[in-house]
Amino acid sequence: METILSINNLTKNFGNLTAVDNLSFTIQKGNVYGILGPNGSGKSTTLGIILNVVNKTSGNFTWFDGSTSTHNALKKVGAIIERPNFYPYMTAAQNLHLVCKIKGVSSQKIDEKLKIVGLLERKNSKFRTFSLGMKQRLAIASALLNDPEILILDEPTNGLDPQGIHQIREIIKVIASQGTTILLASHLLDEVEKVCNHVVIIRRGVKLYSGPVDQMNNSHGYFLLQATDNEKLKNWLLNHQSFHKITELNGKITAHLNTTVEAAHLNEQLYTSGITLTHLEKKKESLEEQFLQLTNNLK
Ligand SMILES: Nc1ncnc2c1ncn2[C@@H]1O[C@H](COP(=O)(O)OP(=O)(O)OP(=O)(O)O)[C@@H](O)[C@H]1O
Repeated sequence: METILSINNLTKNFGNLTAVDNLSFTIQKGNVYGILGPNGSGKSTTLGIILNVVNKTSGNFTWFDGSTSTHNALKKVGAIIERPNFYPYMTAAQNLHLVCKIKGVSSQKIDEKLKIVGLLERKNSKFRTFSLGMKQRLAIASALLNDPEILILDEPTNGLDPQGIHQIREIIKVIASQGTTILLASHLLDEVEKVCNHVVIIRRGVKLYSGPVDQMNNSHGYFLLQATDNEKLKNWLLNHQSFHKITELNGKITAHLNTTVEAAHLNEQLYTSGITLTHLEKKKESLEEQFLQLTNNLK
């Protein structure tokens, strides 16, 4: 597998605040990565460091195989980390011509890139007539002009209406299907679930999880229980290694699982131990509940 970016023990302090805390992860070619975390978790700072616009405090990162300087490597990177900003009185095409001149790339691909983002028909419209969604799509076209190996987007759907959000997500999927690696920062779990296949979850700069999106929900779930003798039931659960968190509310006991336990098996075990259940329900947290637990309660 080809490595696009390696981040190793990256740390960024702003005075006493550690915005990025010993962060490590790797980006492999052809995947769509999400950096997911609540506001202020260090996503933009991380992107700023790898794009050479924010200085790191310690740690390191290497682009591609590490043999080129960051300056040269960034010529193969397309990034949108700020609100799209073009000349308002110039058309979409004129703005992109200017970008080509500044970047020193051919302007032959302007139409092709405008087509990808659905703006070819509007190429001769002035930028100031564009909706926010169209402006964001033009920014994506602009970032694609040099055929980058990787496209980096910071909160690409922020401030857009549902239709605009859908369009951007579909465009990202099309770009990814054509072989471009994607790294996007988002505070939206559903965005990452819909668009990405890999995720790095961070909170206060610390990595909480990294891996495939479809393996994020690795919870074994929990039981909701009630017995004729709840005290006896609680004691039994506390002495059992399959459970790690036991709470009681309104006569119902919640017992979180460390491992897979079937309801019928638990019922049988409890019955053999002289505990008669009046309620037995097996549940699993949704991905959203797990994400909130991970980002709110843990450190
Ligand atoms: N230039 C700066 N000076 C001081 N503190 C900063 C600076 N830039 C970021 N921070 C702080 O670093 C932390 C991480 O901010 P960052 O913008 O990277 O988070 P984020 O996850 O991208 O959040 P958001 O989605 O709100 O942009 C925050 O507490 C923020 O206030």
